[in-house]
Amino acid sequence: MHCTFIYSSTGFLYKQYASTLCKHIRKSIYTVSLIRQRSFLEGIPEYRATRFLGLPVRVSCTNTAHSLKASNHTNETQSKESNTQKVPLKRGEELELRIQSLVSGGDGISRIGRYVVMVPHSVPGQLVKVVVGRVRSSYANAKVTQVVEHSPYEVEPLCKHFGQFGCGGCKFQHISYEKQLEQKYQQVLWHFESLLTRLNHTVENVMKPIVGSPIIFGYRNKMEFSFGTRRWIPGDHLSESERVSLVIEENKLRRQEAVFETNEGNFVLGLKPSGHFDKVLPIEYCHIQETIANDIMKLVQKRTSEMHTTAYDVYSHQGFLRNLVIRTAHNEQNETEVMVNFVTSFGEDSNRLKPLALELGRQFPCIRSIVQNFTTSKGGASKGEEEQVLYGCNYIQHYILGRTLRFTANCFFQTNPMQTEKLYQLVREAAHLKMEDVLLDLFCGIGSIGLCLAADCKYVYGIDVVEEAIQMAKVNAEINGVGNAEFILANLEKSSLQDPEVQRLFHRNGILSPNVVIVDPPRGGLHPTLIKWLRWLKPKRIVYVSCNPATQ
Ligand SMILES: C[S@@+](CC[C@H](N)C(=O)[O-])C[C@H]1O[C@@H](n2cnc3c(N)ncnc32)[C@H](O)[C@@H]1O
Repeated sequence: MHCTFIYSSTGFLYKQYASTLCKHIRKSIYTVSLIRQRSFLEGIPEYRATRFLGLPVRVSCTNTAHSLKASNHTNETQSKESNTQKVPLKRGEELELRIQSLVSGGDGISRIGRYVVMVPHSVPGQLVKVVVGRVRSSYANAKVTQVVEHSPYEVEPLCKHFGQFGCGGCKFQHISYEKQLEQKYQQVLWHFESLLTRLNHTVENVMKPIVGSPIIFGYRNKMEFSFGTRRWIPGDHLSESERVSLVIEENKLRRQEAVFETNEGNFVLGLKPSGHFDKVLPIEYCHIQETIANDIMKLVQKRTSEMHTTAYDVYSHQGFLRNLVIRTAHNEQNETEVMVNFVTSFGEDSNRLKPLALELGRQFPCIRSIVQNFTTSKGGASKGEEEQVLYGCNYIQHYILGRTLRFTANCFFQTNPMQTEKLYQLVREAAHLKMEDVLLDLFCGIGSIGLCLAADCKYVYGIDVVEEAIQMAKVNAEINGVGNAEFILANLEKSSLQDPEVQRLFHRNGILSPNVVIVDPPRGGLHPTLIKWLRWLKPKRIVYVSCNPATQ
C-alpha cells in the first residue's frame, strides 16, 4: 500500500491526520511519501522518519521543491517522477558549484538540473569547491572547501562567534543586508507565484516591496541562552596541543573544525551551535541584543560559574541551571526595562539564586523583574511550570503605537520592536477598519494588535491558548483604558467552534459577529478546523500575519 502523507515536522499541523491514518492501517509496513516536511517548508524537502508513531515506516520521500512547483502534475506523478530521478553525485565527491540563492534556513543552494545541493555558509554568486556530505534522492548537503570566486554580496561578519562551526543563532551575517532582503522577498514570492498566476494577478501588483529594519544589530529584545555541560569550541580557535587534550567529535565532516569538552563538572553559559542541541558555545558578546543585556549576561556567566552549582545535562537530565532569558522593553518615557528569567530544574534550595538576583538588581537599575521558572521538562522548552519572583515584579512594559503593553516571562512578544511598530501599522492599513466593524484578533498573545486597533472599530475579541497571555491582555486593556475589547482563552488548533466560551461570545445577543479577522499564528500556520470555521464566519476581510510563508 502506498500512502501520500502530508506532514510538517515543525509539529502538530498534520500529525493528527497521520495518527488517524496510522490507526487505520496498523500492522503493516507502509511506503510513505513525506511531501511536506519542515525543510520543504523552507524550500527544500527533507525526511528522516523510519518509524512513525511506533510503526515501522519505509520512507520514500523524493519530491523536490521544484517538482512540487509544477502545478500541472499530481503529487503521485511527481512522486513517481522524482523516484526515478538519477542522483547526480556521490558522498565524498568534490565538485565546483555556483551558489544560486538561499533557503530560509540560511543555506545557499545550487542545482544540478533539478537536483538540489545545499551548501551552508555560502553566499549567492560565489563559485565554490565543495565536498559532498549526506546524499538523498532529491538533494544533498555539501561543505565549502574553497571559494573559487567571491561574490559581491559577501560581507565581513561583525560577530566573532559567527561561522559554520560557531554559534547557531545567526545565519546571514556574512551576506549584505540588501541581498538578505532580496532573498527573503524571493522566498515569499516563490510560495505565492503560482497561486497569483493562477488567479491572473501580476506579482508586481500584489507583492509590495519588503520593509527592511533600520538597524541590523542590537535590535533584538529577547535572547535565550543555555547553561550546559558540554563546551563547544570551534577548532580554529584552538592550538594543536589544546586539540589533543579534547575529545574530538565523531562526525567526520566536523572532525577538523570543532571540538567539545565533556569534562565532568564542566559549566558553560552561551548559545548552541547549529545542529547540536547538547552543546553550548560560550558567548562573549551577542551583537543582536542590546549592550545592557550583554552586560547582564557577562555578570551571570561569571557569578554562576563561581557558585558551585550545576548546569543541566540533556542526557542524564541532572543539573540545576537550564536557561537564562534576557528581555528588554522601552516604556512610555523611553526608559529601558529589563526582565531576567532563570529557568531551572526543581530540587535545589529555592533561595539559591536570590543573592545573585539582588546583586543584578543593584548593579543594573533598569532591571525591573527577575524571575525563576522551575521546569521538569526534558525538552528544550524554557517555559516553567512554577514561577517565583526573585527581584522586583514579574513583568516589564513596552510602549508601542500609543499603548503600554505589559508582559510576563511566558508571554510572546515580537522580538524586533522597531519592526513591530511598522508591522502593526501595516496590519492597521490592511484591516481598513470602520467604526461599525467588529474585529477578531486570533493568536492575540498579550492583546498587542487588537489593543492597538481598538480605537478604530466597535469591538475587539482576542483569542490565545496561553493563560498568562490572556491575563496580560486583560490587564493591558485595563491599563490603557480600552473598554471595547474582550480576551478569551481557547485553543485554535482543535475546536475553536466547539469551545463553549467562544460559542457563548459569538452567539450572545446584541454583539455582532466579527466581520474583520486578524490571524497571527505560529510557524505551523492555521489548523484546518480553524480555516473551516473562518469560511463559515465569512468575514469581509482577513489579515494574515505570518512568520512562515510556506504554511501561509
Ligand atoms: C506569533 S505569536 C502572535 C502574538 C500577537 N499577535 C503579537 O503580535 O504579539 C503567536 C501566538 O499564538 C499563540 N498560540 C499558539 N498556538 C495556539 C493555539 N493552538 N491556539 C491559540 N493560540 C495559540 C501563542 O501563544 C502566541 O501568543
